[in-house]
Amino acid sequence: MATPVTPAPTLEDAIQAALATVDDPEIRRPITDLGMVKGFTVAGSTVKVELLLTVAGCPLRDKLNNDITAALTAIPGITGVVVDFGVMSEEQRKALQSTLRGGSATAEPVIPFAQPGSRTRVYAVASGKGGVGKSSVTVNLAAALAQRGLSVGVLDADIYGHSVPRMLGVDGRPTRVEEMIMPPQSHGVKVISIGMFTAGNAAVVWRGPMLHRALQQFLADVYWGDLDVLLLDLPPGTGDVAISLAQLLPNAEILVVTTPQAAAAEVAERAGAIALQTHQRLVGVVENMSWLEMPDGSRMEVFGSGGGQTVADSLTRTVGASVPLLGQIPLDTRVREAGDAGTPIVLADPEAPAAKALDAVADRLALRRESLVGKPLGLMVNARR
Ligand SMILES: Nc1ncnc2c1ncn2[C@@H]1O[C@H](COP(=O)(O)OP(=O)(O)OP(=O)(O)O)[C@@H](O)[C@H]1O
Repeated sequence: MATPVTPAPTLEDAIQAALATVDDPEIRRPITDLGMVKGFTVAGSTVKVELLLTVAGCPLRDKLNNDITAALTAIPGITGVVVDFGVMSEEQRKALQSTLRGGSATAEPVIPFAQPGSRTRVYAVASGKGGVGKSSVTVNLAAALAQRGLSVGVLDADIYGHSVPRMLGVDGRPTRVEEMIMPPQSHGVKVISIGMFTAGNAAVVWRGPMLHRALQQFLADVYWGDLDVLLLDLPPGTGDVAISLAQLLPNAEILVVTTPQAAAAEVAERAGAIALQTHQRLVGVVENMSWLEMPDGSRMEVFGSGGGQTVADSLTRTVGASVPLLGQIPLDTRVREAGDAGTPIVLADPEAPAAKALDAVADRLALRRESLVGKPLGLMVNARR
């Protein structure tokens, strides 16, 4: 029987393979899978690529041009690349949307994290009152988890102060492909904020059913991709948003942020009551602004002490399951400065004690995830030995 001969790869194959290594910067999937490469021609040592952008005036045009040029000039014999940009037709955009939604043209947007078998861990970061550092904790945990190689998204649902984009250095607006919203990304974290869709401070608008609908859209219409972790920055208190989220994402776990102050007990009660009512798990408590380290190394407990532990103990009693104190974050002006500059302290100044404390909380969350999701795999590997 004759042995089948594998034809030698042609230059066209090499070009196709090189184009497949280029990801769309927003969607983060190969341009060849997304129907963006209309075609290419080769003349001598120059390749001309016809590329279809999802929207006209795509801000990432230059990045695509550079990435395509770099990928193609790595092929021996190719020295010149011309990218000819066009724009997808409505039909092509619809086809792309259906590809992103899993291949069904008629698929209605669903919340991927609420589907059975979803591997995304959802943490809703809550606090009883404003200004305790809920957003700062959220962005630092997000950046620290992304740094550990996890795929991370943050949904800023704080209708009163959407500070997450600023703290993560995101200033772009999300682009749309038909009804899908592409989240901007910074420090490896995908970010969507309710503030990206309102002019000025429109907290009043985001109430009741409208808020519920908006959250549903952010969860279903945003192309999050395969996330390992989704962090939600909730508004302070236990209002409409917490209830809505519990309905939309029943598997979300609540992470409580508090300061060491005595009023913390009240926070615990409220968060506990919500968790009981919605049957959501409480993943733990983070105490922020725990102390200020003095030049002589002593600790000044600006807001008192013990609040985090009190909240954790009280929640443990309320829900009848262990709710640990996951960490204590000291007061440090660098936390604020790093947030104001758009690079969370865990990245900007990883050796600072506050950064180390935040990193340790991220480690506990990351480990927890592996221990839950990774276990069956470990058992299989052992069984084979
Ligand atoms: N450990 C810390 N050390 C120093 N400053 C901090 C610390 N944590 C937070 N801050 C600062 O305190 C202020 C309030 O923090 P942040 O915005 O994170 O709180 P929040 O609970 O999300 O508030 P709100 O719910 O009102 O938006 C910010 O200026 C932030 O930079």
